[in-house]
Amino acid sequence: MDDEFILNIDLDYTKPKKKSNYATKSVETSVTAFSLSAACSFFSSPSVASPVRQKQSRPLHIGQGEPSGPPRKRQRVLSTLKPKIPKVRTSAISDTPQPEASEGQDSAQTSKPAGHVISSLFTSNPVVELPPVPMASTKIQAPSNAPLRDDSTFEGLGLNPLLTSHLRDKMNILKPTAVQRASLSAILHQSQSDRRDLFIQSQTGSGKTLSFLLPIIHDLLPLSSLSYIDRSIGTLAIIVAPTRELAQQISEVLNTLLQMRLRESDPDASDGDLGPRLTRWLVSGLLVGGGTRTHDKARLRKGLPILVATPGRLLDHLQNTESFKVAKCRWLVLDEADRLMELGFRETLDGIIKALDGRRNLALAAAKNGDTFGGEVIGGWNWGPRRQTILCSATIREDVQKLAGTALHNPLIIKGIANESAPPVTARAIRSSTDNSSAPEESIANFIPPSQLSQKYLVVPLKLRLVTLLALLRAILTQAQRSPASGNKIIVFFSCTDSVDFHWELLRGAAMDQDDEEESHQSSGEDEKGHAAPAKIPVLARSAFLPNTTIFRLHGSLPLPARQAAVKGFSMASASKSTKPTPSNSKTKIEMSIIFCTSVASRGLDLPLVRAVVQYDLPTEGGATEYVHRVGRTARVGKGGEAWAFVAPEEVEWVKWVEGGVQGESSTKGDEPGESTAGAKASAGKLVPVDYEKILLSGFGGSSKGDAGQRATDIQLAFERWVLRDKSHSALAQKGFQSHMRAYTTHPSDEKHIFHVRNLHVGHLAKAFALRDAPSNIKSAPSQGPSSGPKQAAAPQTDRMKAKAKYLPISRNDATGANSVSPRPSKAKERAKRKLTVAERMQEVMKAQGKLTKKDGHIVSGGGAHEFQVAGTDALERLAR
Ligand SMILES: Nc1ncnc2c1ncn2[C@@H]1O[C@H](COP(=O)(O)OP(=O)(O)OP(=O)(O)O)[C@@H](O)[C@H]1O
Repeated sequence: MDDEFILNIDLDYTKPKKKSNYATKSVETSVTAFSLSAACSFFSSPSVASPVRQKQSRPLHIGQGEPSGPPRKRQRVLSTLKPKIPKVRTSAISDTPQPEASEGQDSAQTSKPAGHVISSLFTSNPVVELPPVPMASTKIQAPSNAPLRDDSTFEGLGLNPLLTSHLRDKMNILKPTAVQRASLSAILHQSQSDRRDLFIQSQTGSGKTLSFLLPIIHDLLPLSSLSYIDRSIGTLAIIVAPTRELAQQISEVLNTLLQMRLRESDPDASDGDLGPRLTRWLVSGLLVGGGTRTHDKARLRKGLPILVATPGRLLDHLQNTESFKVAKCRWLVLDEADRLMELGFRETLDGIIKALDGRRNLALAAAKNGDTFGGEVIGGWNWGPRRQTILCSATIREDVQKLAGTALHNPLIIKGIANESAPPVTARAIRSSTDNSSAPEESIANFIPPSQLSQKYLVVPLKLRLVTLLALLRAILTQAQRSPASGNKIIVFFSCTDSVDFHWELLRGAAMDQDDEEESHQSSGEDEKGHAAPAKIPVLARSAFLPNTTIFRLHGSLPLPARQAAVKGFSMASASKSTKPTPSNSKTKIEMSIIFCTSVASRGLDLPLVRAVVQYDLPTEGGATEYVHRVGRTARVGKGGEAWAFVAPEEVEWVKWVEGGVQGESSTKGDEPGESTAGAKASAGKLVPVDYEKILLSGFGGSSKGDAGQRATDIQLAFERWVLRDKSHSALAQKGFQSHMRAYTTHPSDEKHIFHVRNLHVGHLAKAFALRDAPSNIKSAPSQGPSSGPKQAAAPQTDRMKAKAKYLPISRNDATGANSVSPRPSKAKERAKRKLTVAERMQEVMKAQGKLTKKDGHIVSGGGAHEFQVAGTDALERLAR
């Protein structure tokens, strides 16, 4: 036995009371102590190498249609995957050689505080059998969202020459994508009297933004030749986006377009002669929450012909700002309409449409009174063309259809078809507001990821999540150093803001060899060159575990300047060479960037050079659609990319479930030469399993898998020491853990058979937050959980049950009014819940946990109300009201 090996101790709460009901022979061991065989080498066990585990009669099969029904108890085994413990080792984890830090040397272990659990990473984990990988799913297919390679051109589609030359010369955009071809064909050739509204649906990264911006500018540009046109005309086009980040991004693209030359050279004229000069009155403005209203008002008074806004702030100005002139508005775009609905903006959008109609009717009536021209031109303005509305949405769910019914008149549906032999215009009528026939849902393509995207998943035991995440990031970063052209950025999705903050602070602060007082990176908010961070709250950090890499964080609880700084910093980071030679290698390295974020970054954000998207937490809302949006942050406009999903052994059914959600008709996919359409369909949306042990090896290196296991253990201990070092660190970890658990409970009822908090081993999950506390010892915030309410009807029996009970859905006992832990939501309640929007579910969960309290007659969020944030506490408060 190796002297340095510590005992692996699982306390009672991790010990099943009954034998597993799906193992013939339980090999579960409540380990109080065991001897480590010298031959017991991590990863090298044949049972690990083999895809088939003979010991288990019912191992967890992936993607083989696990029977639904009550969640089964986990099978846990005393894993043979234990690290061999070298006596002295030099860490290869950071570029700087680190002194040994092994479990045996862990000082915290010798004076283990009461309630602390130091368990090995590699014991008592469920065994997972990965399914064989079909060849077709590993084959990278032709891109489905790339610019077209046929003879389509912007000129050929009739786009204004000033715009086409600007796209070509200044933006390097030479050919349209399929959705751009379809929308330009549909809009540019409409007569003024026959302006149809549009419903645009297309893959992520297929250039939807230009598909609505180009027609708008094309339409407004000719007004420049009218002598009386200037900014005082007011706002002629409004683009509504669900988040501030997305609004800002659209505004930036718009600004780039509006910087085009306003005079074209006349090819027929003699050299040097130019065409007529247009005035530069077409300017754009951005209205989002977080900015000051007074500043907005001053800009509106000057006139903003094209406006990008978030819904709340836009409605606010429509209702309260007199100088906001919108009577002549000709375009309204509702981008990411399904997201707008999910965030509860239905009433706000209705209000916006009503306000626009009302102001137009008032102005028209006033103009008619003083009419001197007759006909459609009244008061010098052509009131004939009606306002045209464009609605972009990935899906056409019931709520989006209802919105389309109110907002769109006689709409055309535009789909980006990657198949180049498809007709140039793919526009079909869908129901109008006056047409009561049901919408042909099948006419809307399934929302599938780009075909060139490589989708992978890892089934990772809960305890190993944190170290596997780090290993994966390191592995991707190493790849990126070899092939920087494929991108130098990684996006990592977490379920809640507290989890983002914890992981960001952990990587920022922890290091392998750290004195108690020492912080790896101080909270100065400065980058390594000493530049002050643009926001007071730091959003960028460096980590001792990820050399040459800047880590950003982004979530809805950060103030607007910090959010903007994070998006900007991450987007701007180019694949430039680091000026700092690394100690272990004199060669210069590519600078890398990672962003830790919530779903706030999942929709519409176009961040260049993203080579990988990692879903550390699977989406708690939006199901397969949200999954496709998230993975769509990479593999944009024909480029490659990879997507990784972390799946817990208890959640393996998710893989089949999400594949089913994204597959459907893949008729939009381009086939590779020689590959049948059926083959392409079969592999559409397929996720390929990858063994997490391989990731540990490639991420942590070493000469054997045993070395990698040891490094994983060392790193886990370093993380745990960081958490123990300071109360504020423990608080961050505990808050992250608790918020994660609560976010987990917000999975909708039709996902509960996959994601139910009852299935989770909370002790193992706590380890993934580097916590040594037994879960029952983790302090809840004062107002949280059923324990803060009246006496529970059914008191949990064990520590483990108590720990889980904190996060189980709460049901109201009608007779007594007492809160009780509901072991399983009633069918009626499940059915009722199925109809709830995510906003309602979030609110419900938060209410149940006492997070919303009454203040001044309003329900407001308590201290932790921001933790599910996708849109900021103000959004939740608005929802709650
Ligand atoms: N025709 C084109 N040729 C080359 N690049 C293009 C073209 N059109 C757009 N792009 C670029 O493609 C990127 C993605 O565009 P955009 O953000 O509009 O995609 P999207 O379809 O809206 O994606 P998402 O659904 O994720 O919001 C942008 O960087 C844009 O500049």
